[in-house]
Amino acid sequence: MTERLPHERGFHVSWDQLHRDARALAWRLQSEAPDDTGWRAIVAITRGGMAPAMIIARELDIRTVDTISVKSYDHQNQSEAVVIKAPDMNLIGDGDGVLIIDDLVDTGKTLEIVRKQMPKAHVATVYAKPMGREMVDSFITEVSQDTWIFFPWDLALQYVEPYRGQG
Ligand SMILES: O=P(O)(O)OC[C@H]1O[C@H](OP(=O)(O)OP(=O)(O)O)[C@H](O)[C@@H]1O
Ligand code: HPA
Ligand SMILES: [Mg+2]
Repeated sequence: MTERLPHERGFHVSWDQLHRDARALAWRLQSEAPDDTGWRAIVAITRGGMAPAMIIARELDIRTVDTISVKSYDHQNQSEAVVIKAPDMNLIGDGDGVLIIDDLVDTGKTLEIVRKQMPKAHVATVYAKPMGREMVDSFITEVSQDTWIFFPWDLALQYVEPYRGQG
């Protein structure tokens, strides 16, 4: 395989891009709602799911928003996935009529755990990688498995050297 250019090693998502992609997901989810009353609640997977969940909650006028916290990565290294905080099960039940939102699915390990807790929920992510794609009911953009997605909360604007003159 030919070596990739520096800007091809990751998929860098700006706030603007994330806003547009989360809105596109909301538009899709609106047409996938179970009935005319729409989705009854959102469960955001913290922390990455909170930003898209807020945008989707706004677009679809959903006021009941809870969270589930699953930790599976230490920086870019995957470890055993564990639930640190569960949603209010009196509110969410088996997940019927509920949207579960995350920023992305990679291996699908996080969603495997989450789906077990709320088997009837509709799972949506903004981005998806091939290994985990089967775990989501709706997503917007697929990237290759070897692409690391950098989200705007992990980035900063900074100067870069022009290509000409670099090693
Ligand atoms: O499909 P998987 O291989 O399980 O990976 C996807 C999950 O990994 C990241 O979260 P992370 O656990 O790093 O926590 P964070 O959202 O707090 O950054 C990402 O936000 C997804 O939730
Ligand atoms: O590609 C990724 N980007 C950010 N967080 C992640 N967690 C799993 N995969 C990724
Ligand atoms: Mg996450």
